[in-house]
Amino acid sequence: MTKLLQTIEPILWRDERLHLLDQRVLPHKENWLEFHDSDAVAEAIKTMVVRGAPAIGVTAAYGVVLAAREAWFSAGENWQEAINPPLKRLAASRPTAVNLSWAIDRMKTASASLSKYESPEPALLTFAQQIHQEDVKANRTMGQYGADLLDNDSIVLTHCNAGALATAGFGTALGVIRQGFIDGKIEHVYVDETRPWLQGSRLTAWELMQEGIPMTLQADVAAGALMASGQLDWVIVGADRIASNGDTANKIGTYSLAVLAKYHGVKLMVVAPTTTIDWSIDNGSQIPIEQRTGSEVSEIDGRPIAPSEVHVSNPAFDVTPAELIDAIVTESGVVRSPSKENMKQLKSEEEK
Ligand SMILES: CSC[C@H]1O[C@H](OP(=O)(O)O)[C@H](O)[C@@H]1O
Repeated sequence: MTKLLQTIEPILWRDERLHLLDQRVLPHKENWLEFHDSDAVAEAIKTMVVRGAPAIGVTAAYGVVLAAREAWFSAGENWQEAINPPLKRLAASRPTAVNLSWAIDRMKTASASLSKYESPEPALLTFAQQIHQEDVKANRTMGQYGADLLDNDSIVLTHCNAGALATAGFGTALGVIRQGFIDGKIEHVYVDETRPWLQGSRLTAWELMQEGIPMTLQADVAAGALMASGQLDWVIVGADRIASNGDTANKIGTYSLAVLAKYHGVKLMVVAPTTTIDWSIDNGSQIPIEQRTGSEVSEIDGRPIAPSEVHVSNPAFDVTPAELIDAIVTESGVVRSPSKENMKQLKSEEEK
């Protein structure tokens, strides 16, 4: 009997305000935070209360709704000018995930079509809820497309958290793993802890254990030996920004996994909605890589583990060249051996 998998929804709009599940304190605390203003939402994205490219985009869309409420209250019929500074602050909250700017741009376009003589909030809330629902729908579609690529009894590795917590629900890479499990194709999942922020040990392990999906947590540095053992079939990951040639930015450590996978004959699947594709850039060298505070590396739970004053490098993402990727799975279809040419099949009419 296939177990009906429940899924977590980390973003809720209720009682005219935004509610976010605080991912900084999972898995040992399930704490929801309420947001009444757009600057607090920008800070929540920056401090990773909410994280994951699609989740950041959906959250920003609701941040625009709150910014519109503030602009109408403070500027009345001049709300379309007054809304711009808070939107800039929202857009600046994190640089790599293109879903953030995509969602804000889509909400700005919607704003431009609204009357300046009435509150934009109701109409913009409808647009934000549409973006929210579209994300979950896309994840379920991708989940099936990706699961269809798996053989029976697949053993897979995932890095970071590309689950329900990184989206509006169901997940991207974990959506494929969830659907693969429903379809009886997943024998076992290995989960990288994903230092330094530990999305794997704190978030992915929590999601998979909640749903009884068989998994083993490991240190990031164990991935090479696991691949050398010959038992791994796929590495399945999410993405934060994909260039038009298929080069993919994802959590730091993904590039290392890609090189190891190529050497050991393990296939690499990137799972991301088309809102993660940045058609404006030719290749991965143009993707901005977020540099986060050194204390995320030199401390654990605020306790120093390295010598004080140590110099730290803490890039949050790296770029995997398209030639190391076997398949990019989106809600618009699957691109095998991605390249500039075959990525074009994913372009929508307006992007052509
Ligand atoms: C489904 S996108 C998830 C993506 O986002 C993560 O980064 P962060 O936790 O810093 O927002 C990581 O790159 C995941 O693959």
